[in-house]
Amino acid sequence: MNCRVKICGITNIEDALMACRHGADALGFVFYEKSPRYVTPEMANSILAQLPPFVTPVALFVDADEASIRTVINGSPRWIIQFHGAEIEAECLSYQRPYMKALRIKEGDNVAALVDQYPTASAMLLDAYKAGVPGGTGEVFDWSLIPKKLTKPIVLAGGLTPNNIKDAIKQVAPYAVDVSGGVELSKGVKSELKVQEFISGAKCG
Ligand SMILES: O=C(O)c1ccccc1N[C@@H]1O[C@H](COP(=O)(O)O)[C@@H](O)[C@H]1O
Repeated sequence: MNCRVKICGITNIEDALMACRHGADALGFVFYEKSPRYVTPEMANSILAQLPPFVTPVALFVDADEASIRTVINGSPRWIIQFHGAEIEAECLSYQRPYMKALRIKEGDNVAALVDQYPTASAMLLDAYKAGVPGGTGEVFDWSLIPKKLTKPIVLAGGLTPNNIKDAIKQVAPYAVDVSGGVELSKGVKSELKVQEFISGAKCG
């Protein structure tokens, strides 16, 4: 199975090009100012302009206002959006870009019903729930909470690393996987070895 890989939390051109060289399908840029991986719209659009073709740039927002989102996505038609807050479907749809909606999963959630609230999403990203932190927590959730059949392609996230990626794909069989902290040397700085091991584990596992 060819599992796609998104490397999230890109903050500089060196890491962006390095991830592309190792086969990343998508790169995530965090426009959430409280994140240690925050990048400005100017920096992200400058990196995007230097990316090779066939790599998808993903703009990640957490309950951002419309003007902030438009400032980023007006920089390039290549942007797709990852909504990582409590955005409802009508808001996600209003930007007329392909989008992923993140759900932060915890015990007792009806994942199928939550997914069905976003019929216009290109994919649904499933991440771990941690009170008070919207994402990038490095925590794994209980993958058995994910139903086998869902109405949308699933992007699995939350505490993925080169060590657990093969098990994750075997158990969940997601359309794609998304990693941030699990391939870092320090917050916002990627490790080439971890990126390479993660992508080869995801694609060759
Ligand atoms: O990466 C961040 O700092 C971040 C901040 C706010 C919301 C989401 C964020 N990242 C996303 O979180 C998940 C899991 O990350 P990790 O691999 O557990 O570190 C992933 O989807 C990132 O895109």
